[in-house]
Amino acid sequence: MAVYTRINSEDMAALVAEFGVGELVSAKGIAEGVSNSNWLLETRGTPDAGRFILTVYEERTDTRDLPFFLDLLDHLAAAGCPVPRTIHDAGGSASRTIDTPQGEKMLALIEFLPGVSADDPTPAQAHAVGAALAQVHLAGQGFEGFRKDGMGPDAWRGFVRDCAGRWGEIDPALEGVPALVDDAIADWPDDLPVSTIHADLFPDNVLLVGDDVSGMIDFYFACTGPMAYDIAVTHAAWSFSPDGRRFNPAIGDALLGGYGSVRMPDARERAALPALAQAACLRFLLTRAYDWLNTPADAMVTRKDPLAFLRRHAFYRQQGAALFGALD
Ligand SMILES: Nc1ncnc2c1ncn2[C@@H]1O[C@H](COP(=O)(O)OP(=O)(O)O)[C@@H](O)[C@H]1O
Ligand SMILES: N[C@@H](CCOP(=O)(O)O)C(=O)O
Repeated sequence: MAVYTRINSEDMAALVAEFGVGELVSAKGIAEGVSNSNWLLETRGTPDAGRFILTVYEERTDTRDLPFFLDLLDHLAAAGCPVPRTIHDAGGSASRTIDTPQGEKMLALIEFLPGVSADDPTPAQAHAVGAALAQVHLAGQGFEGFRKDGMGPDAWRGFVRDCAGRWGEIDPALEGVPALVDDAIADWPDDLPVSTIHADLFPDNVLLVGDDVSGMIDFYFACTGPMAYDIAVTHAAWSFSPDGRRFNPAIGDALLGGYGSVRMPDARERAALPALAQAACLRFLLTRAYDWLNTPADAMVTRKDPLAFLRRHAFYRQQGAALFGALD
């Protein structure tokens, strides 16, 4: 479930009226997602009426970053990327506050995009996702906002400290993670070309209609960072079975081929991909391990398995050098 905040129907209707998109007809809580509370809204009565996503930002999103995230959506949408536009309220603001039983929270209304996430993507879909990622990177270079990656190498030792002495509660195989993190930090390549990157483009953050990308969503880890790292994150997220045991080379190659059809990474970026793929695996392993150890037992959220990314990491360490040839 991902509706942590309750908003009664009168407050919801009054809230929607502030955005000038007509009268509220329905509001349904969305079960998918883990970080924020989301509703699918339907409105009627004005030319701008239709379907929208209302997001109330919960603890993991630092609301000081909202102008970066929301301006980025508008920038990318204006550049023709398949991302939702933000809806601005009568005062011109893309975000506003609401009083809730848990205190004041920030919220935003964004365009609803059609499509469904792929559980078992095809190579044609992976090709389209690679191309859409490259499109974001090209458009992102013209975005003026800057945001440091809060889940990047500077954050990893903090997660290691938080998990210290407790790896075995998840699985003894994770005891070696601190050494792997040290290696990844030492191997992190400096001076690669940067842009605004999504940094979490997993299948559940891409909406597809047939073989076409209709929406890239959940930009709440987006940041300024190496484009090659975003390629590595996306490769690790898409090219394996969810448990990380089976690599699907057709998906990996199609993803890279799609990316390269729009933007060809330079030689330094290509050379860095095996190390960046291992780094990407550790980034998701660390947040999953932290959440595994710190999610209350009664929380209505399915914990994600850190081992799925330890397996991917081992695969990239052994075979990474041979995996990125589709970009040569
Ligand atoms: N712009 C959108 N158009 C259509 N559906 C959306 C949109 N944004 C979010 N969703 C739906 O809401 C779900 C949760 O959104 P997401 O941003 O991934 O939440 P979280 O940040 O909690 O992970 C998505 O899986 C998708 O079904
Ligand atoms: N993609 C990450 C989890 C981030 O959660 P999201 O619902 O905000 O995309 C993972 O798989 O570990």
